[in-house]
Amino acid sequence: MGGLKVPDESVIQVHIEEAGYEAGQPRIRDVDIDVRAGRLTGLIGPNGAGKSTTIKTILDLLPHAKADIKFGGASGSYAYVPEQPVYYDTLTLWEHLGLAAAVYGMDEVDFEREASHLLEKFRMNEVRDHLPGSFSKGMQQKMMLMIGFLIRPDVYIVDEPFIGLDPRATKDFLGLLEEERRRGAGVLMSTHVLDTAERICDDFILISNGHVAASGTLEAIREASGLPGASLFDCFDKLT
Ligand SMILES: Nc1ncnc2c1ncn2[C@@H]1O[C@H](COP(=O)(O)OP(=O)(O)OP(=O)(O)O)[C@@H](O)[C@H]1O
Repeated sequence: MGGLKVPDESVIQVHIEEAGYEAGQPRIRDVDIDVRAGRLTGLIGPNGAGKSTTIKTILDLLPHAKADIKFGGASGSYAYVPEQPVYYDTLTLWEHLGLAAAVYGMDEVDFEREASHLLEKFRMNEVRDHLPGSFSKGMQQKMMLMIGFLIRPDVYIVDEPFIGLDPRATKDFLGLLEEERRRGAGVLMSTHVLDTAERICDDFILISNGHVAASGTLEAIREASGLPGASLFDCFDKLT
């Protein structure tokens, strides 16, 4: 946990030939993703394009998938932060963090330090002993993010983090993500929030109708869309 990565090393390599929910009905085809250490790759696409299906395939949750997924990095560890909070009704925020630490075999001293740091960062100290059922949607989402950050994985897979977070929480989250990227962690993030994506992502994968419409840096996306100097939104509009 926490080791530095070699720059430009792949932390996750994905080749999806096809994947879907029922036999013979693939929802995505030919999706290739390569997230490098320290880089943030945005998975972008309209509703129903196949972003969640791609993430589920990476997490090996789909019954019908022909895919090759390789986790790299120092330990091959990853954190998945779902869009919809998932939690235990009877465990407090602090107990959720403790449970995650136990599952990942973190020692007590590291746990106390990291968990306290995260409570501070996300301004959740006051509710550390409260049950998440009493939290707002955004606070529940912060809890999911804290669990992800706690284990300091080689790669983060984050499903639409921006919708439930207020501007301050978004800033806190992006600050932590930046720290993690400097450590060498890679990030795959699905989002609809294109102006933020344009500002923070190094690479983009534009999914439309279950296919990759374009991928690469903003420059590469602009080239693919034939719109030099255009915003991600305009490229997205043209390509999808
Ligand atoms: N559980 C499911 N069973 C069957 N089909 C599904 C299921 N979930 C999604 N699909 C189908 O797969 C396709 C891709 O959906 P997916 O959820 O991956 O899109 P998305 O890009 O994540 O969209 P959104 O931005 O709305 O979350 C859609 O045609 C959708 O109807």
